[in-house]
Amino acid sequence: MFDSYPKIPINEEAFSGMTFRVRYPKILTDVIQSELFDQRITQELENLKQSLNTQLVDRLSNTTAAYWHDFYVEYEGKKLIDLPFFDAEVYLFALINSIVQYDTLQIDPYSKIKSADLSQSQLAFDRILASSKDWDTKDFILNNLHGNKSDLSQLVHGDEVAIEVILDDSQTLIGQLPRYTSTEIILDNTGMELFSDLLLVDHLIDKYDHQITLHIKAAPLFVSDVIDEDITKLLDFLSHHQEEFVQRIKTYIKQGKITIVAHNFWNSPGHFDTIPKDLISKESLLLSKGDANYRRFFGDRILDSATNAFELTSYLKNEAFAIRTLKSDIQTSLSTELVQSLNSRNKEWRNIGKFAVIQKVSARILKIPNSSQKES
Ligand SMILES: O=P(O)(O)OC[C@@]1(O)O[C@H](CO)[C@@H](O)[C@@H]1O
Repeated sequence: MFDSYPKIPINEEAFSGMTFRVRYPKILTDVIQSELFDQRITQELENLKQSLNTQLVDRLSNTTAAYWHDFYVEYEGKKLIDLPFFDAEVYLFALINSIVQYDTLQIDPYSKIKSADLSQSQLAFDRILASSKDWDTKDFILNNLHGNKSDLSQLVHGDEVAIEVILDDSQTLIGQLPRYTSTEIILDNTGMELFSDLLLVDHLIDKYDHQITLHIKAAPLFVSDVIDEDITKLLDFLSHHQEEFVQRIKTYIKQGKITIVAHNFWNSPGHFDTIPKDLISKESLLLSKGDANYRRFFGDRILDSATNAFELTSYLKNEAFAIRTLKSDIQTSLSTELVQSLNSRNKEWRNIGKFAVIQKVSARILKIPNSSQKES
């Protein structure tokens, strides 16, 4: 397990420090400029932006008790920036939701940012859907990985970055697909990434007849993480040009071939080791999208990038793969030679969104009763 490693702190000199100094004030400015809220809420957002360095952790009424209990025991009354990085980030987004009264007003503070991004992606959606007619499974997975560049909390837009895959277990993943009847995907961002998820889902149903579960956030998080209304908005947006595809996805949802599950756990500081028991079926292949979900496999700890992921994820019940562009300080299972070479190319390689992995993150393999295949 990862418990013996220290949690990644907010460090002035590191990506975490830059995030609280630069990225979060910018995100708050963007929300304020969206003009979605009345003067009082806008002023509170402005106050938060000015006081990120002194903000204290208070109990918020919109944080689900069960998943936040340990967090408050440890951090209530402390300064936000003295918390471990992941805890501080998730709390900050919960605090923003509390300020904008998300639970009652149901206005996504990032909705305008998301809509603007959607409008810019129309041509790319058309081009990708047209070329996907000739794709095999590997192409769908690679396109899915590319979709993860499009994270609206970053300073640089994904379109401006060419990614390089540094760990590629896609053949293992493809080899396992026929053994399963269901895949569960922990979704990440809306827009281009969600589009790439739906393309992959369509393929998994068409070629492997999988039952699909899509796990999404119950409330806005990390700016562009998928919430329920994003799926409807994307399908509505696509329906003008991509009617056939949209109809197919809607039919799968109606028939229960695709199930969408929004859960408060994903809005909490919980990691995969504390996931609610019945949220993911043990029989499913698990696909985890994106950077923040990757951090959750390893408790967002300080790790040597050559540490074997399997040693840290023995608690997982599922065979799991992460499809992720690197946007924060954590990475596992690389060779020491590769780590050295990446260090010599760019000291910031872990968080610039240029490098990417399709990584098997748990040693488990599906147990098929009465099967002659060897199990681990
Ligand atoms: O999960 P995603 O969308 O790929 O990335 C999430 C992210 O933008 O938000 C976090 C905030 O600092 C970082 O883990 C990462 O950079």
